[in-house]
Parts: sequence; structure tokens; C-alpha cells
Amino acid sequence: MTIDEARLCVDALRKEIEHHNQRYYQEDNPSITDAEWDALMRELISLETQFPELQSPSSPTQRVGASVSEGFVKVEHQIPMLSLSNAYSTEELLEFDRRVRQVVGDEVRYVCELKIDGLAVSLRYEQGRLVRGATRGDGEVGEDITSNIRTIRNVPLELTEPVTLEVRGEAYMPKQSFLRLNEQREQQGEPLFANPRNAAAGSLRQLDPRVAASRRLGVIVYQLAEASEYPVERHSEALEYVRSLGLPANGERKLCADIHEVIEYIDEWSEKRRSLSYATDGMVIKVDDMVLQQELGFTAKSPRWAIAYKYAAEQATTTLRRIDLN
Ligand SMILES: NC(=O)c1c(N)nc(OC2CCCC2)nc1O[C@@H]1CCC[C@@H]1O
Repeated sequence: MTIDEARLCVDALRKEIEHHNQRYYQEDNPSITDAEWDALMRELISLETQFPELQSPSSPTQRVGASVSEGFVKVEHQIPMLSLSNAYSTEELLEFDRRVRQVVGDEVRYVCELKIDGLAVSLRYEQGRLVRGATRGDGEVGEDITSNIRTIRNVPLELTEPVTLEVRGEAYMPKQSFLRLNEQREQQGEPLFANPRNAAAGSLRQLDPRVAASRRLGVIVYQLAEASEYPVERHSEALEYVRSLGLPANGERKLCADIHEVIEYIDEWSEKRRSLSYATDGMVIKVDDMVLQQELGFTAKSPRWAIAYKYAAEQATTTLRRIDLN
């Protein structure tokens, strides 16, 4: 095989593997089997070994490093990773809406996003390349978990444009991965994880990226925190922008004209969310217009322009088999 033929194969294999990586996280798109996926990876590794000049840091073969970390380096967040205040009733949502309209007037639209029940992470890209992944920590200082973030298959190692930006998202363990992991742990006599959020947190804190890779985590991006080119003025546009760059911002969401549409959307997903492949514990409501977000500002720990409506927690009667994970 000539180097030119090898280059064509390598490019085709990389595209096919990344395509299946993205489809793995969509509900109704059955992806290829793990065995078929492994075969594609073995073929790509073999070609990159035969033709070292074709190797690239953003090849899917570079996702899982072999070195085990001693510990995690601290990372200071240039833009704090805030938390959310909670609402547990319609009345509290109406009160939130009244407070918002008192400050910015009645022409305010909200974006509703299902609240993924995982843990918040920050992804930094420079000239389009993933350079750092970090946990939220206390909001000001988190931990550098880049080697584990790289193993998450729907996190692109390279964006479609060479832009510099930072996004925040929720890292989660799909419900099926959680059930499979706990079955394995039960067979090995290891303690079970109580829920997908704890399992995801435990997985991202693994010192060996090969263990993190085996946990099949996913990420859903929910905020564009900083960007060299900031071509958007609304949160809903920001999510479309990051999606256009290849980032997974899909999660279920809706732009609502007023708080009553928000309440309808919350009710619509109260039961529907149980069929999703990932655990959710509520709905996040955000003022869409970023100028209005600035006017509303922040409290010490959370924005005044967002709130999390929490669904009534299920009665905790979870057993390994009959788990109904939110
Ligand atoms: N878990 C989520 O799905 C989610 C979301 N869809 N959107 C946000 O918006 C941020 C932006 C500014 C403050 C909160 N945060 C989320 O999760 C938060 C992050 C930290 C604590 C919660 O997990």
C-alpha cells in the first residue's frame, strides 16, 4: 500500500469512527457493535503504526493514554463555574419570572434545557484543538482531568473551525452503562454506585484513563463561556454555534416566549424524560438574551438569569434490576 492510499484509508477510518462516536449517544440511532467499532480502531492503529507520518494528535487512536496520573493538577477557572438556584413548585417559577421581569421588563424569552444529572466540566479548545478538561471543583478552582475527558467519545478532539473557546457541560454516565457497571461490580463483590451521577464522578476521577474510557461516559454542552469569536447575542444561538463546531449540545431544549410555555414544557417532560438514555433531575430555565443576562447579573454563587426546576424525586425503591433512573 502506498502512503497516498494509506492516507485515504486513514482519513476514511477516522471519519467513520468519529461518526459512530457521535451516533452512540443518540437515542434512536443504533450504532455499530462494540466488536465492529474495535475492528475499525485496530485497522486505524495498524495503519498509523505502519505509516507514522500519518499520525495526528486528534486521531481517535489518541483518545486513551496509557500513563496513569499520580494525582490531578489544580485548575483556576477564568470564568467561575456557577451553580443554580432551585425551584420546587410552579409558584417558585412564577416568582422567578416576576423578579426577572421587574429588572428587564416583559419582553423576555427563556430557554429550557433538561437538567442532566451528572457533574459539571469545562472544556477548553485552542485553535480548534482540545487542550484541557477540568472539573467544576468549588466553582473557582477545579482539577485538570484532560486525560479522562479525551476518552469521552462524543467530545471532539478537534473542532470544525480553528477557534479558541471554553464551554461548560455536564459529564454523565448513560443509564445502560450504569446498570452494566453495577452488574459487573456486583459480580466482583465491589460496592455499587448509588446513581449515574456518582458513577460518572468516580469515573472522571480515575487516575488511569483506560478505566475512565471503559465507563463510556458522555458530555452534553450547556454553556459557551468564552470565545475568541463571539458571534452570538442569545444563549439559544450559542448552543447552535457550538453544535456547528462539532460539540454535543443536543440535549432536549426549547425556546419559550414566556413562563407559561416554560411550565408546559416542564410538564411535557415530567414523564417523557424517563425514556432518555441519560438521567435527568429537572429542567434548567435561562433568560435567552445575553444582554439581559448581564443586566440581571449574579448572586454570590448563581446567576439571577437562570433557575433549575427540580422534579419531585422518585420514591427511593431502587434495586439493581428495577432501577428507574429519573
Ligand atoms: N446540569 C445541567 O444540565 C445544566 C444546564 N443544562 N445548564 C446549566 O447552566 C449553568 C450556566 C450558568 C449557571 C448554570 N447548568 C447545568 O448544571 C449545573 C452546573 C453546575 C451545577 C449544575 O449541575
